[in-house]
Amino acid sequence: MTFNIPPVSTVMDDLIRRRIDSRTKPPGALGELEALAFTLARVLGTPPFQATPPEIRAPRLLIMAGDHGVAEFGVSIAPQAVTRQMVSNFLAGGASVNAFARQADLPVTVVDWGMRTALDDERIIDARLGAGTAAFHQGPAMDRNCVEAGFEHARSLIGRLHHEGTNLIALGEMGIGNTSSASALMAALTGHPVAACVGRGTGVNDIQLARKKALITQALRRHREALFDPIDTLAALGGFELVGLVGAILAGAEAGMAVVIDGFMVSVAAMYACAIAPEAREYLIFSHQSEERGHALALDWLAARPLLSLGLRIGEGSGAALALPMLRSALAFYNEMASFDDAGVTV
Ligand SMILES: Cc1cc2ncn([C@H]3O[C@H](COP(=O)(O)O)[C@@H](O)[C@H]3O)c2cc1C
Ligand SMILES: O=C(O)c1cccnc1
Repeated sequence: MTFNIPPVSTVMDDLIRRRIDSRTKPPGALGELEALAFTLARVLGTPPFQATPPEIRAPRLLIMAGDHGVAEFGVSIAPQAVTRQMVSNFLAGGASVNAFARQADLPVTVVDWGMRTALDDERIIDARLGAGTAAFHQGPAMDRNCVEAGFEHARSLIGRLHHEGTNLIALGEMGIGNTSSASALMAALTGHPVAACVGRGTGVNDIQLARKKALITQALRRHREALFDPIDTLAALGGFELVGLVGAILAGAEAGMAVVIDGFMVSVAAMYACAIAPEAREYLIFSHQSEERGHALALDWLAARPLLSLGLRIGEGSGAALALPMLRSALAFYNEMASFDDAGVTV
């Protein structure tokens, strides 16, 4: 399936720039917030311009969950069962992402893209593509149809949110072993050496880290014929929740939403979304740079400047939730600050 992403409208760029520059402050004095306000005004602004201030409406944090066959091979500090346990924790409101999302008044929704075993809870959105992926060093993680089906699910999920008035989504993930999958995907897409794309994830020791690199290297070699196409690469090395993330990013951009990117996994999904449809890039806001080795390089590849750098290494969407108040502040200055003319300030 293909996504029809409209290139972000640039017709208002001059007006937006002029509005930012005519607020009562020295030029550029709000630093990165000015770039953020520019992006948000561009993506969220609706004509007639200036008459309707751009605003964040019904924002939603989606946590994409899925399990990874490679997690059985000692690449994480935690067993696969923790994915599902953490999903229960998200539903109970007890994870770090819940604390930050509450602060930010940001509702959280969990989507199951393929945990090993489903959780029977009606609050979870069922987008299951399987019961955990196969270990990618032994064979393809999934088949190509799963990627296509995942994109379809993502489009209908985002379509529902769009219908409800949501114009901004924040994305997070939960899947034990998914730093391995994301690192492999990143190495395949960028050609960077495996060592530069692989980090300690949940905090693995040196032995586990060496094993992680070896398995990823083995997987890249095994699937080398598939790595010319982003969809085939996602099938060979991906995770169900990573496919869901790529689909949600593409569908969010297609619906004209601002899409807030979290840490390493969501950034790698953003790389694939942009490889599939480069128009998606202008809809993305990068909340933070995590501690994970590889994230800085991934952000470079995306020409992204993250808002925060807090040394997080947690995922879940925690960084995206933390950044939301800052997004609101950027729009608040844009919409509420007086102009030099109105305030009678003469410089
Ligand atoms: C208790 C716990 C809570 C988490 N919340 C997010 N992650 C994070 O850790 C996982 C990726 O790291 P790795 O590839 O090393 O498994 C993902 O699920 C990510 O969201 C967690 C991990 C654990 C153990
Ligand atoms: O960058 C992230 O989001 C991250 C890093 C380590 C573990 N889990 C998530």
